[in-house]
Amino acid sequence: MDILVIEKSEVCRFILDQCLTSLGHVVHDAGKAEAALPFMLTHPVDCVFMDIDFGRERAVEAIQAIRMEHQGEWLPIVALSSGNDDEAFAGAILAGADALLPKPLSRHRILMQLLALERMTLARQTPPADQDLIAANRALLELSMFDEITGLANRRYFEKTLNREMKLAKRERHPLTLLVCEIGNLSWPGMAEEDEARNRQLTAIAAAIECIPSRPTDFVCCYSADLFAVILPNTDENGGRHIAERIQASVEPVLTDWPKTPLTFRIGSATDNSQYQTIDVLIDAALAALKTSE
Ligand SMILES: Nc1nc2c(ncn2[C@@H]2O[C@H](COP(=O)(O)OP(=O)(O)OP(=O)(O)O)[C@@H](O)[C@H]2O)c(=O)[nH]1
Repeated sequence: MDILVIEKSEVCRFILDQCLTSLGHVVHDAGKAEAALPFMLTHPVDCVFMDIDFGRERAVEAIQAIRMEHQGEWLPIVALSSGNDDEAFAGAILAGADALLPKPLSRHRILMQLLALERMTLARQTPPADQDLIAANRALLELSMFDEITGLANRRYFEKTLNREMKLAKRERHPLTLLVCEIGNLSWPGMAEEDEARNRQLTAIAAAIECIPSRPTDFVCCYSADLFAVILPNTDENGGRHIAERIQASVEPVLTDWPKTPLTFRIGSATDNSQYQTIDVLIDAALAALKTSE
């Protein structure tokens, strides 16, 4: 899809740009809200993401003007706002938006919101016979990026993200911290991979980890069956330790309800101050720290 993004914050624009282009969409930037409609007259787009916090009245006017001009057409508009309560949601929908993405923006939510919009857009455009194929392709794409059990990004998506963040950190001369979190005693011989209790436990631990890092560029993923990884861009060793301690405290209460040997949870950390050349050496350093952690 061709997607128009109107967003003042550079960080939010950067995240949107990454997420949208990673799914093969083309992102356009018209600058200000009032420039959206004139831009769309010369560059037709399939979807609009609009920041409604900055210059709220102008943003609402711009959405209304787009709705007037494209009356009766299918043109999804996603509002972006730091408000995430009922009032903010109602404000966005009444202004003419179809959905609200709260800030700080979560990559996961952006991708999921986009998949939903895309599904609706395709359903309106495509003859039924092709829709099965498209749905199958989308399902494959979702499977290729997210872990089926926890819904977190999977290892493939993690490696791509870490690669990009490491390059960015080197260019910007920022530290980057990687945490690897290991759950011990989660499986035992003969236990089925798809065991329901195990999956519930994993999902609860994933949620307890995910709720801690709160910067929009932080990234939590499922690295393997019993390992999670957390990428913390622009975070030094002390900051990484601070987050690791908070994750440990958040996960501890979730570990208690387990029928066999008590679960353990350990975190290893490595900080790249441009001394690591590839993601593999950084990951190895974090795994080595995990081995020596208590
Ligand atoms: N990547 C990342 N680092 C964090 C986060 N929260 C805290 N930190 C790190 O931990 C350090 C100390 O945390 P705090 O005492 O909570 O400081 P803070 O300045 O309120 O943290 P921020 O608001 O995230 O900058 C910060 O300087 C950061 O390096 C977070 O959500 N993500």
